[in-house]
Amino acid sequence: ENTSNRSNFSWSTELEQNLKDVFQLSKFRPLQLKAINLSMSGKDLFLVMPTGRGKSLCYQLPAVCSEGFTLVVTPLVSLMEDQLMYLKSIDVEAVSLNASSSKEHAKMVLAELTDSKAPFKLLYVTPEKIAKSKLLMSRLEKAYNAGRLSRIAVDEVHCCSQWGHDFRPDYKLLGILKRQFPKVPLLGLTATATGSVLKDCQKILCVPEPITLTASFNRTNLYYEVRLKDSNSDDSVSDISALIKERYKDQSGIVYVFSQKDAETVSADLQKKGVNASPYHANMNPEDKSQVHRKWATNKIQVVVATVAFGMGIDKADVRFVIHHTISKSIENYYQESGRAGRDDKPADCIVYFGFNDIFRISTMVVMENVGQQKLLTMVDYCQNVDRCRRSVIAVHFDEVWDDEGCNEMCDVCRHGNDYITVDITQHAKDVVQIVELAGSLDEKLTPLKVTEAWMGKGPAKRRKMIQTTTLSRLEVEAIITSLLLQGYLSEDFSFTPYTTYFYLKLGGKAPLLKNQSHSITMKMRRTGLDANTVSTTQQTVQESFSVPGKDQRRKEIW
Ligand SMILES: Nc1ncnc2c1ncn2[C@H]1C[C@H](O)[C@@H](COP(=O)(O)OP(=O)(O)OP(=O)(O)O)O1
Ligand SMILES: [Mg+2]
Ligand SMILES: [Zn+2]
Repeated sequence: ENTSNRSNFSWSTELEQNLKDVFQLSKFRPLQLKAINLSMSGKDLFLVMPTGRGKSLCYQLPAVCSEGFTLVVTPLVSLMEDQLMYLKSIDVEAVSLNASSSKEHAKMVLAELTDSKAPFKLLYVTPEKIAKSKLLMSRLEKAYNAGRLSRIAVDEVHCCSQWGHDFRPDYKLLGILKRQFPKVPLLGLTATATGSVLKDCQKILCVPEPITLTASFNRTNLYYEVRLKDSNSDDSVSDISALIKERYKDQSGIVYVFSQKDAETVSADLQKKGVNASPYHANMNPEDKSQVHRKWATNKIQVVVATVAFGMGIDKADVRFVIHHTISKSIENYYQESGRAGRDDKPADCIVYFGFNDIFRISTMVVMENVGQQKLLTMVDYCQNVDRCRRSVIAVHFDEVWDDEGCNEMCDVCRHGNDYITVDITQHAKDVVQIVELAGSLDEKLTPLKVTEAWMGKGPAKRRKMIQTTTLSRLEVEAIITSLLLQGYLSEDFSFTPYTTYFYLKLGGKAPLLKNQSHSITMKMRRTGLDANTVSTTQQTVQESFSVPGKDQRRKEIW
């Protein structure tokens, strides 16, 4: 494996030549040569490389340098079309089979599979073709027996695993490839797979002992920043429009939003403020979608305000900013979405607006997903974090070893140094837990908003007397509640109706520890915009003694 960077293999000269002549690239990017050499020598390989770093070349170039053809499994027809168009432009012959292929086209392609004189080097298929087309499998079998199936590439390989962020059921059936064609090397490619996801993919694909190559996730040209969204007066859209008009004047970018409705409204708001923006979401008709994409790609639209539907296959080199109007549902998603910035290796910004209420909007959305909550909390932790380099949070998430030198002040945490304080929130935690406990004893469930407002002393005087209220600012209150959630003193609770999911806070597994006198909790808070003394000292202590009314009497009235 260590020698796989060599350039004296029997295929090395041809590789070099085709890299320059066919692909018109001057040199390999990190890990490309190694991956290609391993695959050329017949090894099964998982290649984990950040988005936009050039994974496709790792099967396209070997395809051109090998006899027969390479089978490429790709999840989306649009991705397939982009690749076919690109390959056509550099005169590499490729064909495809997907749900929208015509009968004649499919027939022609299937016939060519076993034709030793057929010129194509790559066959692109969607996974359901492998899963459902017996005819395709039997033709592939023939091609295999004739030695024409040179390699199998499974793009976006994380789609195999339910633990990944983009599970697709048809990928589950791809194990058939390695079982039917054991001698053909398989190359799985992904931008975002953790070790456990890859293990799962390995099992599903029936690859006995793949070599895994992981490129660094550190995109050194990207600047990472988190901005707080104030629940009282959310002016994030004004802030975003100011950024776009000043800092990113005439530069291309993406604003990611939570929902289709947000895409429409945020886009309209930006337009009103004079920004050349267009919405993009899954519910638009295909022509409108591709028109927005095209206009943006050719700089006729400056900003696409999009849901995550604007994703795979976006390959614009000069995206200078990716702004998240709402946090992503996991670090993997965030890394992938923000990673569409700066593909040309020039500086670009990745800014996320972090709002308390958004946590719960997303929470209700991911509640049915495997480990959805857990993943969401990793994103919340990324945002709430004030003392660790943002890159290190990402790197740790991808199981990458990290040294802090690698940031070079290209994140807000590193740039602002030690602009945070550590505060003791033990008493705050007790107060919040008491509120949640009290509600529980009354058979009530509290939404995060209710907890916030109760603690801030909004609401009936009756209730205020039963709990310890606070004079902390709303942002501080939200930060503390978030921290209690992250630290496990609070946890999520849901209730379902046929129409909606409701989100509540309940006591977390660690809440009982607060009964222990010596137990203390701290959290780190930004100093900016925050009086260092307020958090640790101001605490309104309610001293009036009051008699607790009978349970039935209290019900409903106080929340
Ligand atoms: N060695 C190279 N030198 C210069 N540019 C390269 C090189 N290899 C690839 N590229 C360019 C081609 C593409 O425009 C761009 C992205 O490549 P691509 O293979 O689509 O990325 P990817 O598959 O890793 O990203 P994604 O995860 O988003 O699919 O990089
Ligand atoms: Mg790709
Ligand atoms: Zn940093």
